[in-house]
Amino acid sequence: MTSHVENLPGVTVRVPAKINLELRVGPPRPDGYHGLATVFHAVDLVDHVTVTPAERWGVDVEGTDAHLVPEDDSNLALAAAKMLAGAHTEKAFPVHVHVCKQIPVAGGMAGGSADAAGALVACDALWGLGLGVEGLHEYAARLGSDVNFALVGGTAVGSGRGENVVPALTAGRYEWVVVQAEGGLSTPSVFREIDRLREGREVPEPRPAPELLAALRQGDVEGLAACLYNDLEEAAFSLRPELESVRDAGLMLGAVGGLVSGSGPTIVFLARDRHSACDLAAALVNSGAATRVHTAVGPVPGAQIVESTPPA
Ligand SMILES: C[C@](O)(CO)[C@H](O)COP(=O)(O)OP(=O)(O)OC[C@H]1O[C@@H](n2ccc(N)nc2=O)[C@H](O)[C@@H]1O
Ligand SMILES: Nc1ncnc2c1ncn2[C@@H]1O[C@H](COP(=O)(O)OP(=O)(O)OP(=O)(O)O)[C@@H](O)[C@H]1O
Repeated sequence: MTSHVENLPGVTVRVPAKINLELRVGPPRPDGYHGLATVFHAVDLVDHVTVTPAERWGVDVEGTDAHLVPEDDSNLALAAAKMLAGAHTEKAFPVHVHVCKQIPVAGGMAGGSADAAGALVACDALWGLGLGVEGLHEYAARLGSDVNFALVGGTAVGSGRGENVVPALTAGRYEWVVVQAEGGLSTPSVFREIDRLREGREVPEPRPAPELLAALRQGDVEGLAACLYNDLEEAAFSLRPELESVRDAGLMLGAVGGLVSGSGPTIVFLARDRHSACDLAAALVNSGAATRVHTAVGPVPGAQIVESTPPA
């Protein structure tokens, strides 16, 4: 490495988890994916991704469930950095990627996708590529179906296999309680299970419900609660039957709405306000229905640079 590069400061990006407020899944496509109509919503459960100039490519992960995340080329943050470098060989140089994880791993909250988006934004800045979010979308789509949304954040309508995202107008902030399950669920296995459960059923092309977007525009918590919907919930409950009683417990304990997040097994509850969210989180733990519980607020922005780390 040249001394010029060695002296560059590292770049840290904060990137949020997502909830699918609505997730409608179409029939399987010839490419193995499913067409989706979804409303993504970014919440303030976040990972931090730092990229630093290095002699060799590498990645390490810290956080509660760090041991569940690979520290090799299969790490989505490192894969994202290498993909971007491959397309910009004249400016890119090796980096070490450090991921500080708060987002549940394999929880249906797009943690790996968030880290990939974080690495794209951080490397774009470190290497001076000047691509910005618009220029990074093509790389995001190649990395995974949820990566594009992690770049934009907020609340957005997703289509295609999830990679086409259009921001949605919303009013107000929404208070969530996030219940983390023990162990994860693999996203492909949940899609396979929904196909199995639907055998013999007519599956329409997915379309978003206008009522949900209207509730978001009006800041109508109860209206939003009534529209929360996830086609993959049935599959997640089929693979992990104990999840249904967690969802039912939260609704009994005062949540205005609740559903499985994406492919699960995380369950999210919508609360009336901040106080109700804290009360619900405590009640879920006290009742024994849940052990790992977070409160979260949305919408929040997508991947954002938060600091430049001076070289050691
Ligand atoms: C469940 C969601 O989180 C909802 O936002 C996403 O659809 C999943 O997004 P993701 O984890 O980024 O998924 P990808 O890495 O793109 O795909 C993993 C696997 O999930 C299945 N998959 C994913 C997205 C999609 N629209 N249809 C699918 O069938 C495919 O088997 C695919 O091979
Ligand atoms: N940076 C990363 N963070 C988390 N998991 C990663 C990462 N890189 C690779 N993985 C692998 O990806 C798998 C899925 O992890 P992830 O946390 O993204 O799941 P998820 O939240 O269910 O994804 P989605 O909601 O997008 O379907 C993990 O089991 C892990 O082995």
